[in-house]
Amino acid sequence: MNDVARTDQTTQVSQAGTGNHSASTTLDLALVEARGVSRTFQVGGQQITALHPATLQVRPGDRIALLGASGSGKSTLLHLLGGLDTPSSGTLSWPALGEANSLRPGQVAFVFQAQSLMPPLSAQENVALPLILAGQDYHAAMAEGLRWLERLELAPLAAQLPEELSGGQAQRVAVARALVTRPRLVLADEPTGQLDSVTAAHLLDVLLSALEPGAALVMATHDRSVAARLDSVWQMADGRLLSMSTSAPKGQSNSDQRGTA
Ligand SMILES: Nc1ncnc2c1ncn2[C@@H]1O[C@H](COP(=O)(O)OP(=O)(O)OP(=O)(O)O)[C@@H](O)[C@H]1O
Repeated sequence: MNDVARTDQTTQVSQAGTGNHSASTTLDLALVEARGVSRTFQVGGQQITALHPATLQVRPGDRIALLGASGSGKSTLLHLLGGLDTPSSGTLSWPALGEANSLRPGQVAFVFQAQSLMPPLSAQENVALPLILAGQDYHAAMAEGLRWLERLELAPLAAQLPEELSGGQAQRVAVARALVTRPRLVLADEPTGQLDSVTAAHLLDVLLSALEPGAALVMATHDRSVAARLDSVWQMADGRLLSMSTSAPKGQSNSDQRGTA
């Protein structure tokens, strides 16, 4: 793992990307770029720094694990990268996707830790929902929802309500719902956090195999064995992005450590 030089309060991490993309194509534009981005919260007159200034890029094809203990700032960073929150300082941009306020619905998707499905809706309706909200015809959206459930080996559960699913099944439905719009940036916040190790490994298999090759995944986890399944590991502690390691995409033999301040 490369240590990344730090200047004052600023942690800089440059991610060169691990996907197969040519520097001369628009595919090479970063999906999200953070420059000196920080986040502080005021709690009862006290200022909490959830994220110290960080500089980074996420590129098409990246498979990045944000690895850190509880409270290290992983969720804060994911929310910023997805445009769910605004930084206290620094700038965020989405060069390949458009500006924050015009991100096309469906280009950025989240998978949360647990219990994120809509309770009154069936598994199929939950998966179809992002398409329906984006204005797609109901029947076409439901058909696409069923295709994703089939792809994730969940078709027999299409009519089940979330409360009738196991934790692992519910998380696979959440993955299908995140991927149904074919997002280019998938942000997953401890998606395996409440699953046993076998179910967690299966969920990760499903997520990695269902991602479009050019899509990027940034996944928060406190579990080193989960992080090791991804191509890059960015280590976080106490609100700081400390270091990164990048290897060749899994399944390839070349190893390439990248990291510059
Ligand atoms: N909305 C908020 N208001 C106040 N403090 C917050 C808020 N969100 C996060 N924090 C604080 O910022 C720090 C980082 O929190 P964050 O949730 O990003 O960590 P995390 O690594 O994702 O932790 P976990 O794995 O437990 O979810 C923590 O000290 C947390 O209490």
